[in-house]
Amino acid sequence: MPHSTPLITHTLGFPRIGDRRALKWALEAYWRGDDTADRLHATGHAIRQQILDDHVAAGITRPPVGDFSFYDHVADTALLFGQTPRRFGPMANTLDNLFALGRGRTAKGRNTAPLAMKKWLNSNYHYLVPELETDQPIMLDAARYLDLVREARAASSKAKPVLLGPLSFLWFSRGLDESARLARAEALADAYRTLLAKLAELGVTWVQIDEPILTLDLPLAWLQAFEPTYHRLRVPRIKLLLTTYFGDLNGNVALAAQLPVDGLHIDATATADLIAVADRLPDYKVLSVGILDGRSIWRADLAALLDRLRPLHTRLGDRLWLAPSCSLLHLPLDAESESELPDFLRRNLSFARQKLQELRLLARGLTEGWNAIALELNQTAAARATLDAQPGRIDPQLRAETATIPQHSPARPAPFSARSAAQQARFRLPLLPTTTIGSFPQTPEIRQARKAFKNREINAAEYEAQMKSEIAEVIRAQEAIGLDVLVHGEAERNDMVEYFGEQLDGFAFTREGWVQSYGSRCVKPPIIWGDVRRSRPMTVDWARYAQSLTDRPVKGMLTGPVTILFWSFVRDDLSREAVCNQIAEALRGEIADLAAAGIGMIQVDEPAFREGLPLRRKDWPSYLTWAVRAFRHAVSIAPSDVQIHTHMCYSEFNDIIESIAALDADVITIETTRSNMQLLDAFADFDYPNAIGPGIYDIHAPQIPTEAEIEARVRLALARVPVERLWINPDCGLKTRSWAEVTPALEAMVAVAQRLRADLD
Ligand SMILES: Nc1nc2c(c(=O)[nH]1)N[C@@H](CNc1ccc(C(=O)N[C@@H](CCC(=O)N[C@@H](CCC(=O)N[C@@H](CCC(=O)O)C(=O)O)C(=O)O)C(=O)O)cc1)CN2
Ligand code: MET
Ligand SMILES: [Zn+2]
Repeated sequence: MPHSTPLITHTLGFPRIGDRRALKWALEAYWRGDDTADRLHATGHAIRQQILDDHVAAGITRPPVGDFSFYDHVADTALLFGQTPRRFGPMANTLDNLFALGRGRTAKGRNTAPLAMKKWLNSNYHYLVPELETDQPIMLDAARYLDLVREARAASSKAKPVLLGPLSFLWFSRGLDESARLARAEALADAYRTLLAKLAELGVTWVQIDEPILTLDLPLAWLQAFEPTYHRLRVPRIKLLLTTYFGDLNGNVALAAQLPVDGLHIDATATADLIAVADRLPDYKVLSVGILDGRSIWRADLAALLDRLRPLHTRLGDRLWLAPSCSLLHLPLDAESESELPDFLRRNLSFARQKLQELRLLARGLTEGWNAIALELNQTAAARATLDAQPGRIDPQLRAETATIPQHSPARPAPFSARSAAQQARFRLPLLPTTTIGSFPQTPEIRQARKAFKNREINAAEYEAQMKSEIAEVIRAQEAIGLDVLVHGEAERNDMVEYFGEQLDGFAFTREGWVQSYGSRCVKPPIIWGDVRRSRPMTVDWARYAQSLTDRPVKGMLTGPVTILFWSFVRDDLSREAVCNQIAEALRGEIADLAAAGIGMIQVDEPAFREGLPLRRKDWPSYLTWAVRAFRHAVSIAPSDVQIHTHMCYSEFNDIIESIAALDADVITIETTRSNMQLLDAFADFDYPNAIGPGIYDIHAPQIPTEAEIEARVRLALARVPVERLWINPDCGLKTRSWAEVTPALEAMVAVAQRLRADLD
């Protein structure tokens, strides 16, 4: 018999950029000085109020509070506990200091290096990496956090504070080595306890504490730290819900189940046997089951999920809570905004707001029985059937063509040494060739033109003419700066992934499907719903045009198969490997066309290669095998005298250097500045065989690098890479910068290269 008490539903976190990216516009206006702090606060308040309203309207029991941030919640946590590096000066927990950490200013407004950005586990969200220092007292500075909690609970007394857990915070920090970070757990836990006591004073009962590291392969010492750390967090009247996500607990189930907390949240999308977890859980604890995939844009198969939940509900009764698997931060806000999408797609989408509805339906289905939600179950099934029947969903010919990819080991026509000789004969590059990563500033004029084109205020010919004049300007500027290998600047691209999606069959685009990437920056991942096919060349005309303007080589610029895959929302009825192979096949055709058009250098960007790496080591070999194969499938069509470049950023290479080498790109450019070139050690220690362009200045900060800084970094690189295989370039593309920053920075870079070249001759 169905139980009659309503089940508790909640979310771990919610998108915070607001409808139509309200937060982005407010932040950027504030940073420019066009708006006051009061206006920014008003925008933040309105967004948070809307989040609460959405939860309440959907009947979600416990909305989250404290997951909101004006920039990044990890940096907020660092400020909350006074864990900021000394170079910023003494930093109270204020909004301006949060921005200072992200944007590289001291508390007094001088320039300094910002905190590094890193991918949050295997997502495309970048957090600011806290930097810990020795002898740094932990100082709780909780006013800003408590204000949020007060505000939320005034509107909804069930609002549940969210905190990043102390051990995950320490794990994701840097500055101190692993054991020194762990040594801080005790003191940090004491500060958390003080904070929890303050929450208790506000009448809070349940607090969500995120420890996603429990889904990783953790060193034993860290696992052993959980029990004592969580003992220190016990506070009268406060109940802790410990959350884990982005994977299953695996060997850590027993540990997590026995911790001195009051509830455990698990990622049901990654956990095969939910009952086994329930079996381990003491009787007094709540099990929050992350049943909806918090990173999927697809409507769930509610009937199947109910089947999974029913035995758990029988076992646990109202100790069962329902939630999405993870914070909904990684999803766009509202599928209802997408009125321009075809019906067969729109009806199958579930963004953050729709997830709330689905959650509520599941809770009702469990407590009131199948019939109570029969209508919605039938609608879901019918919508899915329409999608599955859609022409383009399955292209039998393409399936046949790509089916054999896994059986091949594609390789370039000759080994690196022979290719390198053929390429040097063709291009005659100097020592330490200089280049950039692809994009030049996406100026307001470029974006306005694209907007006008999309809104049909200008026609295709006008748009194309304007983009061509941008390209001509970028070529001229690079020649004036004296770069050796040029790029066309990517003016015509809204985004390096969305742009390719727009050219390929099987993709669809949202109008407002924005997801926060870092700070005020957002991405709009395209949707892969059908088989991916290239029906016409995508970049050849632009590349040919750019090359026609100069005698220096201009790199053709493509986004690689792995990155297009991971930065899109992918269909859920086909393996990622199979989708990746389809994209690789499309890119292979494009590379053949570019080579035939006389483009001598082609860069295939794979910044998401590392991000795609599974969280658990046991899953690495399979991923690396198909990811490397897909890249090689795409590029192996290039003749020996076509130089293949690739580019990666936000990546640690130590663990995967063999696979990076297996990509066999002629040149790889990587982001290295924020690690002070330490990322290069992986390449040096491995004797990486091909050419490398370590980034010698950080493009994410507005500061212009000096020649001395650049030279120091090049010298660090020269100590690690043989000079004949070393390139000189920035860390990443320049699209977020202004020309006033880019020109002097590149001039300094070229000056250093020329001086060192003269020294070496
Ligand atoms: N998909 C993806 N993931 C990635 C990266 C990436 O480049 N792409 N890079 C790393 C993260 N870095 C990033 C760097 C920059 C931006 C970025 O600049 N995003 C832009 C949006 C880019 C875009 O899609 N632009 C469109 C739409 C621009 C727009 O907002 N138009 C306005 C009008 C123009 C304006 O006023 O700016 C409007 O529609 O109202 C275009 O150029 O056409 C932003 O947040 O502002 C995002 C991520 C890792 N992950
Ligand atoms: C996030 S990697 C960016 C690579 C791209 N070619 C650019 O320069 O913008
Ligand atoms: Zn990059």
